[in-house]
Amino acid sequence: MNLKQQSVRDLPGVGPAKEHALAALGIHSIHDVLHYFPFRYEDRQIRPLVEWEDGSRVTVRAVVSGNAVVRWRGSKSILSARLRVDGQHLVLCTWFSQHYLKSRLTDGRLLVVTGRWDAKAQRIVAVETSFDVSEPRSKGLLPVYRANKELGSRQIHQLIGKALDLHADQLLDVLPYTLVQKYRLWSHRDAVIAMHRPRSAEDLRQARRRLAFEEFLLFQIQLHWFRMHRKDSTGVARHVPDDAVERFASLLPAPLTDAQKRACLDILRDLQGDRAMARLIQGDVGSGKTWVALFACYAAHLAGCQAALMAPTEILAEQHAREAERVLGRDGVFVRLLTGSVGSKARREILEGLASGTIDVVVGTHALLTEDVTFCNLGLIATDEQHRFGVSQRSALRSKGTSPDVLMLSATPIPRTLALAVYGDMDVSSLDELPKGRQPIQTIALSMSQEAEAIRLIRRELSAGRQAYIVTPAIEQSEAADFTALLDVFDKLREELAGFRVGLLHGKMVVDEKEGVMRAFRDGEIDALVATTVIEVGIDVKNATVMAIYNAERFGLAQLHQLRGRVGRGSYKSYCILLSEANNETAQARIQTMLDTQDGFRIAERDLELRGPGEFLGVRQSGLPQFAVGDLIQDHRIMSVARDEAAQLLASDSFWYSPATEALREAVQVPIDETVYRD
Ligand SMILES: Nc1ncnc2c1ncn2[C@@H]1O[C@H](COP(=O)(O)OP(=O)(O)OP(=O)(O)O)[C@@H](O)[C@H]1O
Repeated sequence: MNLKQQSVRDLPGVGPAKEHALAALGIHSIHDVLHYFPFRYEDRQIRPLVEWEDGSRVTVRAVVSGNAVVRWRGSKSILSARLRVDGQHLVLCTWFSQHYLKSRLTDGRLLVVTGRWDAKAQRIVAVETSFDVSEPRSKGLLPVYRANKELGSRQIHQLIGKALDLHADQLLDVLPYTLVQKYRLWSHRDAVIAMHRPRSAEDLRQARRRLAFEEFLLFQIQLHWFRMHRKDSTGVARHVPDDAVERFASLLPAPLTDAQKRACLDILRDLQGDRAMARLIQGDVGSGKTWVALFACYAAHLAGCQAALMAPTEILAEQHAREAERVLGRDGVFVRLLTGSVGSKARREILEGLASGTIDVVVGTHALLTEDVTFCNLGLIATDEQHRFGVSQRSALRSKGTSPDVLMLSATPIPRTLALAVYGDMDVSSLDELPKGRQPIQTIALSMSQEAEAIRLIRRELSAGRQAYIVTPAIEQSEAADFTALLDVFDKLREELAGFRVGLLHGKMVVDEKEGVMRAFRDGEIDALVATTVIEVGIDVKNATVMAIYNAERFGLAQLHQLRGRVGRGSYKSYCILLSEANNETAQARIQTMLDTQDGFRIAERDLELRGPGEFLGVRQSGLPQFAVGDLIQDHRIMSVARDEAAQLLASDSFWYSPATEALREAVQVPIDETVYRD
């Protein structure tokens, strides 16, 4: 049995409860366990104070100086003590909700503390404390995993350790040996082990290089296959009337932007041509990709075909379905929504409608992929946020039609310098223009001491009937302080915004709970939403006019831009408030970029400039399409190489039958069908 078929239950110590908790993280098989990579590493090297960077995580060996003091804020305690570091400097150390440590923090006591260094306050906010003086001087690199309430990062690490001990040798290599040799790559097995148990930064670099290459190669083979499929397949010339764009425009409440018009015309030509369409629409936040996708569905409908629009989450599917009904419904197009929450009776009806052809356009989530969904005449598939769907899922949907045309929507602009490496010569339409009538979002940078000003602005907007998002950094398992920070902000805003409905949203809530809160906000039942970055990419609430971001210095540029794009989506004037202790140059440069421009393409370029190769040990900051290991910006050279190799592989006959590429073919799930392999 291969590792993908082996359930997590086969690991020692995994019962139904753990199985459930793992499933919530998307881990089902032993293969998944082994490939659940840390999202960052903590550098637990003990360094002298002079090397500490403001805002970064440090590990120190120190001696307690004087007595520790506990203060209470409501039910929460704040414990502080002075520590002597490197035998000379005195710094302050704070522990949140750990008052029980007080009795151990006696004068002269030796301890090892890991925490966040605040240079201005000369203070460490402790995350982990150990009184074990035999502690090695260096703990090296500690992997940190995305965790949930039931399963912490450390437990995940232990479980992966067990899986590695028992199963690492079953990890197979999908890369042909020639490539491994040519690029001197590590084996898949060694790379996976090193990701979880890095012995050095160099180990990690090699592991990542290998895994990124593999990932990018699979992605590129799929893209190239996509193109070949389009070139070689007979494709159907659709009879879309020439005035389809005008007819579509007449259904809309506002004129199309020139960029939208161009994209629609590209699609029209693709559909009318006799090759199957494979087009990517990439657009800046709020540039109106949805209407372009709706045009594609409409054009398919005019040509007598059904169309499917697939979104990554239920809320986005609902949002698109509403818009589709509102716009296309005006011309009598019959739209239905199919998600996992649709009841069985309604579901049956929808399945019948799709099979018989009475439903023209279906909008949905993964639920569209299940086997019992069949179409009468599926001619077009549009997928939103392509990277959140696996390759095999996309082909599953494609197989439901005969040579269906395919449109992909990407929510994050790829810098021009990277687009070629990533998408090669795929057909791409870019939406680089915002709809008219939008007021520019006013971006305001404030220091934490000016928080009151931010709250005043939020209150003013809420009083005018608008809504606000308030975002704090994502909670990490080991960062009790982050969770405290989120709750502090929540408590504070509830107090300061008395009379308004303040909601809370974070990644540790279960999916249903999260969607419930998001819906309540969308429907105006919540005025101010305090949240971590789990706010949906793509959510469209026109009434929201304030995006306030706490600790903005801890967010990457692409992420800040995405978050800012959640406001200013209607005609109201909107604000983005960046609250920060901009403590190092890069953080300051990022915030300055946000003040300078609202152009996502420029921001992406700037991101590329600002991010040095050393960034890997920090939090992943890109909002670009995410791969498990590879990073589009940092690893763009690997992507270029992978693109060329993929093209060569697919061009050679032997790819399709050689035993050396069998594992690779299986991994990509490239179906060997005659339409592809003809010449
Ligand atoms: N040409 C237009 N004129 C006026 N409003 C438009 C136009 N095109 C789209 N809109 C509106 O702009 C808002 C944003 O559009 P949409 O949700 O498609 O953005 P998007 O490109 O998907 O951006 P994001 O990735 O940020 O979600 C929607 O409310 C939509 O109705």
